[in-house]
Amino acid sequence: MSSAAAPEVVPGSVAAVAAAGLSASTVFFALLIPALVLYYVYFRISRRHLLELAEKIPGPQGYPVIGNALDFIGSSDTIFKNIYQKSFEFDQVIKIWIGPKLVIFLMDPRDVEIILSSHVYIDKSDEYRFFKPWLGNGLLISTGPKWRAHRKLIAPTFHLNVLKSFIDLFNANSRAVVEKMRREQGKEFDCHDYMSELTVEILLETAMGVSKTTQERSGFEYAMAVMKMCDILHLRHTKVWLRPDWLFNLTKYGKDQIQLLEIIHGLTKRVIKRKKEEYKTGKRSVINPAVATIQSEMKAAAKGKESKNSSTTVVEGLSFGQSAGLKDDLDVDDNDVGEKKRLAFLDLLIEAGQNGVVLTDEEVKEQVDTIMFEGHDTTAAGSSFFLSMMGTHPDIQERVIQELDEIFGDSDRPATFQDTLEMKYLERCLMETLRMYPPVPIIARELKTDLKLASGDYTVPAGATVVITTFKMHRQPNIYPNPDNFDPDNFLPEKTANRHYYAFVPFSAGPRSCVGRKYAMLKLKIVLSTILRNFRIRSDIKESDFRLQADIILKRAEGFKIRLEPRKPGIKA
Ligand code: HEM
Repeated sequence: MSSAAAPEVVPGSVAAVAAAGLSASTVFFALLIPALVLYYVYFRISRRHLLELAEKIPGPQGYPVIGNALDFIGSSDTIFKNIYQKSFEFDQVIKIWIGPKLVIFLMDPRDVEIILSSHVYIDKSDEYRFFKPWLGNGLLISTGPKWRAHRKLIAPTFHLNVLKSFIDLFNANSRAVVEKMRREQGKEFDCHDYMSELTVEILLETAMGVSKTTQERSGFEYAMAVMKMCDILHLRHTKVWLRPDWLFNLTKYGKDQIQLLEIIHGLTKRVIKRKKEEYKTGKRSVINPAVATIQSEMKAAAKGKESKNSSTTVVEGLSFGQSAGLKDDLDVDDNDVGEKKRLAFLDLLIEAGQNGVVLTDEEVKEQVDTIMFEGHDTTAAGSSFFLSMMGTHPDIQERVIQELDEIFGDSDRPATFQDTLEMKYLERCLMETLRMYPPVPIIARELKTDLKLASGDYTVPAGATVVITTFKMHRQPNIYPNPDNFDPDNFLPEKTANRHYYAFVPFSAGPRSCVGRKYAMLKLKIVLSTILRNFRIRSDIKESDFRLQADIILKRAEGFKIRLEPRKPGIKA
């Protein structure tokens, strides 16, 4: 009987290593290290184009593998301060690496124009995916044909004629918040809490068309949940280890997120359910533009002034938050008096969602969540920064108050659309606030094709994330002399006429501009003028001591601390 011959052991093979009596872990590492080296070589070769172009772009020195990730360690306000300070070591284009991710910061209006005016560079960066469990594939995140179709559907629901029909609700809610804030008189308090709750309530009553009595829980709980969600999302943006979903889900933050989303989605679901019930009973908020305009004019006449025919008023871009000369899909046919009947946001969505033909139930929910988030935190921050500016610049505040006294005299009457057009100085203060403290301090896009910049001989490679640094661009001394000085005259017509259109983009611009731009401006003017008709704002903290943090939305880390002094006795709501 012949015995089988023992297999030949090839020198250097795994079998040889095993035969030599080495442990399984030694074998594993003996294989892992060459595999990693091979993967690294492949990774570099496959990204040669990206690496070569990135090499030519200036930026701070990073470490191997992690790049500049260490710059994102520390508290939110420390990170913001450090990164902003570092940016002064470079010029208009700055590169950083967050691990393998190439990020290019842009702050020259010519480069910003290329991105924002384009119909090609519309894809949001990968970081926006952290919003998905919350906002699904709503307008902020979606791209391609879905985004285009939904934008076309939703933009008209923020048409000026729809907004005019909200003026009474803007007024009533502004008066209510003034009454609530009276209890804070004389003491220092955080006005953001009030502005946050107010914006949620206004959104529910206007865009969603849900009356206060149908809201089971207060907007405050929702607003607080949104704030905490933003903290979590910000952590995921800046802490590399929280990026993978599987790891994040195991952490305390992952568990907190589940609870917060229950509160947030709970409210949106209730709102949609209520609206659907109303729809079944035939109740819809159809806005007849002629009626909205007539109402506005009647109010102007009632105050004894001749109406300047607001139906045909050409409202310059600046009154609605963007440089005159820029146009987007919100600027179409503002004067369509007597033509189309328009639906407010949620009415239109419910109609489009009938039988899931145009929108599925899930899509309706995603859009409601998106508008509730985008429409609330941004305006709460904008109004809180405005009040902070009034408190830290008493002389400027006096000029705003003087303008309001000229418009309203001693009357407690609500503001009309025409009044808001006359608040020219307040408007300039608001623009200056949005310049220095843009609530959305950066806008990020993912590049699918190479991008040749206009500001210098640089090409940003496909695969990179470009970040438009609105905050930094708004403080460029070559655009705004003395940029850290709060100066509403930066928005005098002669000053804006000489500036690049894209040098002021608090609401972004172009095809993916903010769909709520006009809504926000109109609402802010009514809320802020109502507050200043009742109080003088004081601040014990100097502007130079503000600690800024950018957890998605720009905020003051110490809270928006102000004090109120009454201007007149309580008004009747
Ligand atoms: C002061 C207030 C506001 C500021 C500063 C602001 C700013 C912005 C900015 C910069 C963007 C672009 C974001 C990006 O591309 O990543 C944006 C998008 C958007 N905003 Fe606003 N926003 C404000 C208020 C509102 C309001 C009140 C609403 C709705 C009622 C709203 C709804 C949206 C939506 C839906 C988008 C996504 C548009 C799209 O991608 O097509 N925003 N906003």
